[in-house]
Amino acid sequence: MSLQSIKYQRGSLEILDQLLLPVVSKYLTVRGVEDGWKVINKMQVRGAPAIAIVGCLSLAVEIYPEEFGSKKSLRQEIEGKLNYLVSARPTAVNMKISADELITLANDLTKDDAVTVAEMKQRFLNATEAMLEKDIADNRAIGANGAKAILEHVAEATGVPVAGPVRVLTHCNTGSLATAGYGTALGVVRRLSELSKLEHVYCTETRPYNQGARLTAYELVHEKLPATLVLDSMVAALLRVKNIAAVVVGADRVAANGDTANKIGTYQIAVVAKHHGVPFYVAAPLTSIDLQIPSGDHIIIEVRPDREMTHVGEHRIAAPGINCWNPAFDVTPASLITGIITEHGVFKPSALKVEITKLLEL
Ligand SMILES: CSC[C@@H](O)[C@@H](O)C(=O)COP(=O)(O)O
Repeated sequence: MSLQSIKYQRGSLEILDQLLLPVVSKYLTVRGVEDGWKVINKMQVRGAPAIAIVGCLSLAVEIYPEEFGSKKSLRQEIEGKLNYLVSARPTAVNMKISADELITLANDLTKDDAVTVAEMKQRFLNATEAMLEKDIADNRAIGANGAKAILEHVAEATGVPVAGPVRVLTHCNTGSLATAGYGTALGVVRRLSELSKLEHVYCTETRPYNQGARLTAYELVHEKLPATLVLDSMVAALLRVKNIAAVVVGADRVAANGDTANKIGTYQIAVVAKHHGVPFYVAAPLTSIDLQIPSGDHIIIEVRPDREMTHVGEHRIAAPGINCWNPAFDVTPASLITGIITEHGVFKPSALKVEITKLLEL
């Protein structure tokens, strides 16, 4: 059974505390929006899709037992608390997109005289709960689209009709722990394995907070996938000697031109992949694509506390007194990205805006 980062039933929400993994598996109860904000901000839950789902469900569990005297007061509660949740972490766009959708729903229901306050609450709960299943379905589609694209690329590049098993590299954690389940970039890896086309997956340690070593490695071992951990500084050497067919990473926010913010270190891997002629894919659901911003220059990059660099767990590894710079994400320019793998297909960055706009209009 796959790892489960979010456990939800109406009125009750628990998250697997990702700061304690892989040593301790402990679920934390999220009782409402304050708890939701804190677990997101402290990175006890992390990964762009999981952040949005936990944020919205934290409001669902808070609202569930409450009585509202009017639709206006329910709407105000929804809008105010969702906007507050967006402020927990700035870079990933998923929480903002989900908040905007739910606020639009609340506004529409408020205006509809045929809808009672009880029905409005019910419809809001239904919409937040639907995020869980939709995310898993989207991730399965991303996995299938990405695996197909990688195998077709290999077949074309090597001149064979059908590609054999491939070796891939991934960065950060994009699996069950970062989503409602299955994963985005790790979903692609999972799908390659389901097709018996995964020879090996390499995952980076992903400094400074080691999501790769702690979380991705944990998931890969749990799923019994053929996997090897490398340090972030080993990627150039790895691509030189290990015949890597593709790099596949996740995304926290993809701008309209395809520039992509993802975990710090992604950009340098893309540069190295370009140098070695290795295709570089970004796996991102539509909920990670921000057509409101023209390029990555407009993405706010979260800067995290020094302690995440200077310590591993409770153990200090950096010289006391040294200054630190700890951006949690970087932006990979679209020119380094071979394709953006979505649940609706794989798009070249240059075609992303047109294709996604068409999809959203359907
Ligand atoms: C499917 S999650 C994609 C990204 O959110 C992931 O790669 C990542 O960068 C996570 O960053 P984090 O800081 O751990 O929340």
